[in-house]
Amino acid sequence: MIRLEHVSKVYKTSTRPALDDVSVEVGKGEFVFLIGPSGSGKSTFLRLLLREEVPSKGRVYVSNFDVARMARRRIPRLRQSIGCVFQDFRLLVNKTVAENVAFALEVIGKPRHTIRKVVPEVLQLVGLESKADRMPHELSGGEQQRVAIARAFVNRPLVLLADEPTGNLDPDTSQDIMLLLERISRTGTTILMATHDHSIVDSMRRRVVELSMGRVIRDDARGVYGVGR
Ligand SMILES: Nc1ncnc2c1ncn2[C@@H]1O[C@H](COP(=O)(O)OP(=O)(O)OP(=O)(O)O)[C@@H](O)[C@H]1O
Repeated sequence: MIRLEHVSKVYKTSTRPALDDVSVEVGKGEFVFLIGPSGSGKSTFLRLLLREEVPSKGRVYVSNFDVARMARRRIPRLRQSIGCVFQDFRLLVNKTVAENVAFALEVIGKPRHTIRKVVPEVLQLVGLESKADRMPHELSGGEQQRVAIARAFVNRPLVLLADEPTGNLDPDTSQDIMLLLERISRTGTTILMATHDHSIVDSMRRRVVELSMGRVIRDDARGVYGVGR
């Protein structure tokens, strides 16, 4: 589903590579943690998958997309097959919960009858059907992140990228969010989650890809945050 082949990325303003000869393959429905200290290249990795950046060397594939080489006009199609969740939720503050989710479908031209059907379904999946008409500021952080996940998932993307999705949440709320992501992963969606959260990585025992100075220094099938810790 995701394949990086000998990918290096050197930003114009920098001398050392943000990614340095990275090769990683992630299968359909896999759940993978991307870990490493600040500046190790996690965000660059995610940005390459979305074609927000292009590699200096190597190939990037997401599903059938040859991401780095494909024509610009195909980028919207690529991005429609990738859902994104961020640490700061990024909800539209002047829209209700249901409108936030619906908006993701409106912008890609889904018909109104489809939107009316699938928005309540996905709100139920994330446990927020009773809050459909609330505004984001009326929700807790955990609930806001659930809305963001509903919005990212409503179009049934092949891949879900989560960049520190629990970074602003307390440990219990974070565990709830992880259970939700696990449920989404069981539907066959591939999930790649960048995180600094040791306890979550340790409790989930999923595949861990660790970056250090732009290189993959570990790829464990059922890893913990720190080896031997
Ligand atoms: N747009 C940019 N221009 C120049 N250098 C960049 C750019 N984005 C990132 N870098 C550099 O590339 C390296 C990797 O950064 P990246 O943001 O991918 O790391 P990260 O692991 O996501 O860090 P964090 O956990 O802090 O988000 C860093 O040295 C960073 O300074």
